[in-house]
Amino acid sequence: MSEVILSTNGLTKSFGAFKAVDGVSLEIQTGSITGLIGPNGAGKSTLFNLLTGVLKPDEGGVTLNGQDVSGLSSDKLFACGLGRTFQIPRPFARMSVLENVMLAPIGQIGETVAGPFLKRARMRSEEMHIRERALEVLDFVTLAPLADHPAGKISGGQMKLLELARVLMGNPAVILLDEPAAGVNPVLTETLISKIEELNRRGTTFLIIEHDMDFVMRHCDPVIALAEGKVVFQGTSEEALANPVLLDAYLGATVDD
Ligand SMILES: Nc1ncnc2c1ncn2[C@@H]1O[C@H](COP(=O)(O)OP(=O)(O)OP(=O)(O)O)[C@@H](O)[C@H]1O
Repeated sequence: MSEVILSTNGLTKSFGAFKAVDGVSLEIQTGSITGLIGPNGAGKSTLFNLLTGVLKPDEGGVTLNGQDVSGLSSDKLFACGLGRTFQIPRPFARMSVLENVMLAPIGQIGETVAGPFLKRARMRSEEMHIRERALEVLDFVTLAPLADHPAGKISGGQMKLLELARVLMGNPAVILLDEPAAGVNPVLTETLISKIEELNRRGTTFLIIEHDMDFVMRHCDPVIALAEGKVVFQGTSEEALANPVLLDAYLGATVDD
């Protein structure tokens, strides 16, 4: 029987009088690649922001691995095993690709270390460890040859791979990807997909916002659809394609029989 790794309960967020996310209760199964679809403005990014602590819900909560994580900051959630990428990657443009990966917030030297000498020695060894790990993840996402390039000079697709590398520094159990295929050339999209599938085979759970239905149909199961802040569909990708409620949500009243 499958287990739930991430769930929400009546999650609600308004901007002024407008409910962007409206009573969303959903369950993400451990080991799944779940697709989150819905028309523009449906509330997908807002839901991601609620799941990752960027926004605080007006109502409802989030559970990760059976623990109530409602209201935790993004950094704390990252430490609890929840990583996310953004629709528009925003690396530190003048820093190298490697430095950007090394900056992922994976824990600092605590204040518990006694004395400046010990502290310096420990910081040096920690930096070496972080560097080694960063080179490892860059190798995994195929960006090792660009390690010393300024991050602002790489392509949009390479930036998405860089974001994945940053997320992987935290060894997350769940990764939320916001439109991984948008603006990415087909070759890099295939690279990204193969990395997602390899991580998934090793046990990582994915929740993916994607407008590219071909991507969703081929790689996501199950599929959850939002419209006007509410969950309007949950099921397999085949069921999604055949679902009239979903067609209606996307195309409004203009669908002809
Ligand atoms: N900070 C904000 N202040 C006011 N309104 C917001 C804010 N963030 C989002 N919204 C509104 O909430 C609604 C949902 O936006 P959201 O970005 O979550 O949708 P989405 O499904 O991710 O859309 P898209 O597919 O276009 O990215 C939109 O109408 C948007 O204008």
